[in-house]
Amino acid sequence: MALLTLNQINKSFNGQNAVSDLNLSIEPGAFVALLGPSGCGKSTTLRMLAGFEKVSSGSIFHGGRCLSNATTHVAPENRDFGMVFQSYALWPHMSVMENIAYPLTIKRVDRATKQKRIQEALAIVQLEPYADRSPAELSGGQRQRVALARSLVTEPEVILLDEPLANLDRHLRATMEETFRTFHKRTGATMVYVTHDQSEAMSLADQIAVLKNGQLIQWASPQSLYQQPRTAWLADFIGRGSVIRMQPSDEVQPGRKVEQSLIHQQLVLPHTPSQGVDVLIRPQSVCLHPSLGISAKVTQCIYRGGHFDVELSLPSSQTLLAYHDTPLAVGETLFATVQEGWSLEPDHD
Ligand SMILES: Nc1ncnc2c1ncn2[C@@H]1O[C@H](COP(=O)(O)OP(=O)(O)OP(=O)(O)O)[C@@H](O)[C@H]1O
Repeated sequence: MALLTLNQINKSFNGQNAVSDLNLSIEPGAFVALLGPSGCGKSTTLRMLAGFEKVSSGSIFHGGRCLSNATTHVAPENRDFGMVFQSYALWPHMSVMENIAYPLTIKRVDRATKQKRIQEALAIVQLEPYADRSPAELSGGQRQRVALARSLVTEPEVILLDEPLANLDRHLRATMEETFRTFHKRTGATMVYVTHDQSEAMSLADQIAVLKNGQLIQWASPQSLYQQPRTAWLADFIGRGSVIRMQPSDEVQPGRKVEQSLIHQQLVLPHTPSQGVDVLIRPQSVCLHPSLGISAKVTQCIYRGGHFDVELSLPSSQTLLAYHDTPLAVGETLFATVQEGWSLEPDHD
């Protein structure tokens, strides 16, 4: 098992940069998500990893093997990576078993090995009873499981997945996420998974690369992205919360946790500093009390199933989002304490 590295990758189409100066180092056996809004360069990155696109500059290595650089371009079929697409890309005239067998047929693998690998792959995706059906006789989720099984029969070290759940309904997506988790555990393969759905990325991946306009904004674990996002854009993309402006000080600097006492000192003031550091406060950090903390007026209260979203107006005229178990009246004044905040870098674009 080998490290997969992207070094200073650039890709442009007609003079326009789709991916800029991308560096990633993917550990063997990791489950990595490439996440970002439409057009941010996720699929282009995956296609360069697969070998469907050449790099404009930079290099891609799998262990010591160079797959792409200015002078080298290993063809997709010689990279020995598995691929799973949104569209399943199954052969309609072949049975489930024949579809799964196809990569082994191409590689002229002997009959006994072929049978063994097909049976193992069918078992991993729990499709043994469907081996003789045609793709037309399967549900969307079952078709995607066939595509998964087909991606692993050649025992690749790396499997690339491009929005594999995009065509499935919400309920099926949750079931399929479980299939991916089991699949990853059983195969131990390195998985690189493209999605624009942050909750899918957070629940599946152990490392996430968030891209925006072709640039890597942050490369971190799901927990770090949620608790310590670099910028306000990322904080908003990854979860819910409020961004408040605070005066900069030794303790309030981008990339640092902000303590409760500092937040309170500033939020009780009647003015927002016009210039300063943006601080993220997740709703879970806000507690509401009848008499303790910063005075806060309820401006909105919406039921979200299990909790209420409460929007509060503070003395500084800034807005804070909190969660609460019971409904609160709009116009009611109560008190808030904020356990901690996270100071953000300015968004540059
Ligand atoms: N073959 C191509 N020719 C010209 N421009 C392209 C080509 N492929 C991608 N692009 C452009 O590169 C940028 C990144 O595209 P890419 O498909 O990688 O984004 P994405 O993040 O995967 O988006 P989506 O989630 O919508 O699939 C976009 O502006 C897109 O229009």
